[in-house]
Amino acid sequence: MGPAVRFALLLVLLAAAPFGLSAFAVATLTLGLCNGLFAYGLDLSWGRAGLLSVGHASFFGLGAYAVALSQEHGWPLAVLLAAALAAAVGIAVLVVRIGLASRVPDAPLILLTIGVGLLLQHAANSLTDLTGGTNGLSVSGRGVVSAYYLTLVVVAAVVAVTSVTVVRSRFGARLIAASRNPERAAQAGIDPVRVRTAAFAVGAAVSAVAGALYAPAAGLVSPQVFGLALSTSVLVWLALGGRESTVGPFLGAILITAGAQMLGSTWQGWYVLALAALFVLVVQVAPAGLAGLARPWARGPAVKLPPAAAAPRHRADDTAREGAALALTGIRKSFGPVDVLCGVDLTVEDGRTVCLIGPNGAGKSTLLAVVAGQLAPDAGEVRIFGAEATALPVQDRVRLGVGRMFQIPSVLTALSPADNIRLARLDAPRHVELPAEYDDLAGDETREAGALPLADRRRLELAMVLAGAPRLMLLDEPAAGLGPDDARALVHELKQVSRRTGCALVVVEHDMAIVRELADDVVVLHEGQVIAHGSMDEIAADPAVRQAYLGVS
Ligand SMILES: Nc1ncnc2c1ncn2[C@@H]1O[C@H](COP(=O)(O)OP(=O)(O)OP(=O)(O)O)[C@@H](O)[C@H]1O
Repeated sequence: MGPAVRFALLLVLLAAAPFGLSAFAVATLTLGLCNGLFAYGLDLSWGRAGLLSVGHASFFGLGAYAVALSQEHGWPLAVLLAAALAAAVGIAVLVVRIGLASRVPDAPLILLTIGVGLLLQHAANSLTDLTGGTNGLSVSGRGVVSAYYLTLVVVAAVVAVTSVTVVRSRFGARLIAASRNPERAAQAGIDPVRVRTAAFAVGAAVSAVAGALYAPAAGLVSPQVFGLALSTSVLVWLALGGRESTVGPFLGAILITAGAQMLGSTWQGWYVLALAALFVLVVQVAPAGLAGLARPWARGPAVKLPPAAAAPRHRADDTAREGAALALTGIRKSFGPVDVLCGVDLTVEDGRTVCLIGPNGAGKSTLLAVVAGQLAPDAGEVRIFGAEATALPVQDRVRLGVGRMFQIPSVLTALSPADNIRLARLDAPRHVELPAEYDDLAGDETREAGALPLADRRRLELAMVLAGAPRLMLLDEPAAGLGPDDARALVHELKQVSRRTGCALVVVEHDMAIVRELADDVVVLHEGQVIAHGSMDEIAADPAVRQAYLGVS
């Protein structure tokens, strides 16, 4: 059963509920739906954008208080709702931007989201004249129980269908890449921070809408709506129902809300205990939640790109520039007191293959990261095909024609090789037909790329870079970890790439046989400076190189 059919079935069941259920059961379902929408908002943030929020009740509470304040003070509901949505989106953008500025965003995100919730709860507690303090504000006016319930079903369906449409678009494909491998996403020309921030912000807005719908259903809005207890509850609902699913968040929230309403008063503390045990069980036995239980029988990888990814809309080609493929002037980079790059000047002409060699710790990988945009230099200038690129982010350099292979192949491990290649084409300047030797990967829809042997993952990464139509490729020890046959095949393919595409290559390499085979020019880096630049024979005869690199004079 496809997700659309499952969702439609659930909708029909929900819409039919008032005809067969008691008023109490319908009221319970109403609360369950509000909670489901709340969990759906969290899913956009945690599930889809991969950004854990432990304070999502902040957004829910903003929506709930908008309705409560409007009723209490007679202020226009539309204005308060718009303000609540704007606040939710503003806070979400701020929190994610700060979180994603860190190399490991989880801890800052957890702390920030908790902090915002506590702050809002404190405000709701203290601004007594406005909010009624700890007692909160009562909310009335939901009218006939079943009519309000049906309104909720319609709102939940509209929100879910809209989000599903977005998730199944090219944006959805970019989001899958940005949340699973931001590094490779950027290399495919995607701005991972922007894409993830957008999804998180929409998730916050959906949660605020859920809060606004909850207020009349609950009849009371107190500072607890901002609380940590609610923020952790919604995590449990979502984990139980299943992330990255349309039905999962609603399923988890409705089941637990109904359970709490029906069993909570008789089981009391035992209900919470049973819930905790169920949560542990689900995490252990079915980490993809109830909705994920159906997935093991589905063919192929659990994560698939939406069909829209098969029809890329090619961006304007920014790569037709003048000048050398790469021109570095006076590049300096220090890590604390350690000067790693001490004024590197280097020019790579279009179509040339330059091998960057040097002893361990010479700064080769750091230089490559500075060229790719992963590290900002402390001083100096980076020009790519004549364009000033020193301050450009990774994805903008990709748009100038840069393609990057990493020391450990960076692919989207949860996706099939075919989807990996589709993703690489999504924001490419034009369609690049890959040579026939990549047909096995381009047609492989069944395996996960993470299960491929190293040599195939390396080939897949190369295929992805080539699909992006690069004009300057950066490779960090491309043969590392490969056996002699695979290494030979890779070197052969790189020479073909250079000949076929006219692409310039900058290759960091330790293996001198490979350097001799590949390089038009060799550049020797030592203690953060270029000490020699020439053909392999010139370099081998250079006394400074022999002294610095080989330790002989
Ligand atoms: N993020 C970082 N923080 C602190 N020091 C770093 C960082 N990255 C690199 N370094 C240091 O910078 C120096 C140069 O490292 P880099 O990886 O660029 O050298 P390399 O020439 O590529 O070496 P290798 O051939 O061993 O890979 C090393 O001393 C390394 O420890």
